[in-house]
Amino acid sequence: MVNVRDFEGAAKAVLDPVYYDYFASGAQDEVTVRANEEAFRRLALVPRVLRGHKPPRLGHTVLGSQASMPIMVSPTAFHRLAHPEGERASARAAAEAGVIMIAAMLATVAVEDMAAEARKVADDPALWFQLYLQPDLGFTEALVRRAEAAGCAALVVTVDSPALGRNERGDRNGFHDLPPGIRCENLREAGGDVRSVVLSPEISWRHIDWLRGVTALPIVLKGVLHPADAALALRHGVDAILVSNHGGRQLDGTPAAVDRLPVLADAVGGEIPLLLDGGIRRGTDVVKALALGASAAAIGRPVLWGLAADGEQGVSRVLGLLRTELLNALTLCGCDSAESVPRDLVVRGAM
Ligand SMILES: Cc1cc2nc3c(=O)[nH]c(=O)nc-3n(C[C@H](O)[C@H](O)[C@H](O)COP(=O)(O)O)c2cc1C
Ligand SMILES: CC(C)CC(=O)C(=O)O
Repeated sequence: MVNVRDFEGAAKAVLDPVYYDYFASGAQDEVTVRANEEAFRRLALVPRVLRGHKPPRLGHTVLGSQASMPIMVSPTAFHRLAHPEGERASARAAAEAGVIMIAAMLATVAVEDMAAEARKVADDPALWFQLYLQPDLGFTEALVRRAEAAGCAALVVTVDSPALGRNERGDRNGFHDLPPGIRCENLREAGGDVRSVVLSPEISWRHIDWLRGVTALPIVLKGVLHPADAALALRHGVDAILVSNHGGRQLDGTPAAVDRLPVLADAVGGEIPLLLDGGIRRGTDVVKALALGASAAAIGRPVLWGLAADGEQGVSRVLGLLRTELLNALTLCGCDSAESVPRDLVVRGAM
């Protein structure tokens, strides 16, 4: 297996088709799922030559978390559907690789256990925690306290989910519950049932203000696509934005995430970092995201492909492949670091 695509094929070969569909699918016609990947193909790289640089430096720091490269692990639910070890294996692989991992609130391994696994392989692993703000603020605050106590270094609030997207593959497969023996371990006080999670349209900026008041952790908003919301995020003291359409799983028909970077970069004017996820499958995709204003790019499905194919080793391989590709791409582009990828490296090109 020589690239991320190969891991998708390997994952498909071993996964229960119902779970494969859960991981691979998006909302409705999956227009946005495809758009995320296709958008990268429409962006072309214009390399600089004869720069005389040393090999590019990949290390970077986001919101105080140090990472060995600007590739992060996006939060994805239910890793134990991919591999019996689930998030234990992915947390170790991410920590070993020195990348920031965002633990999903709907993980099938508790955040405390993920942190403990990560600490087995790294002294200071960078673990962040993703949150769906619950109308029950007491419940939400208890989760925040658990994430803090586990050593999570930032809270990633998913704001693109005032309702669940309509997943038709899931409907066809009748996939609505976790199988016996697997539950959402961060929700165990509520029984661990995914159906206890409330995705509510009543969640608003007031809740962000409330969260700002109950935690000192940096707050990242995940799922912002509109520049007016990015401006509001600044006003509400948000520390970073993860530009994302949830991998095309929420509102189908949203634009490719990477295509929103320029307008969002203008909206925040460098005041807070932008992160990006959706469709990253190659090192060159990461370079394009960095050039367009992202501080780091994150991967969702590729981690699940690696995990399904070969547990911890599979995730390590996926991260390792992307690292090698990123290094190669930056070198070929004439860049000396991942932190200084110029905007003019990317043009819209027919491909
Ligand atoms: C199977 C699966 C489960 C996901 N679960 C969550 C989740 O629980 N919370 C969340 O904020 N995003 C979730 N996401 C969205 C990812 O964080 C991310 O935005 C998306 O996967 C990025 O696109 P990519 O898969 O093309 O890399 C999920 C995505 C997938 C594929
Ligand atoms: C059960 C869902 C809310 C988890 C999720 O975010 C997803 O599957 O994309």
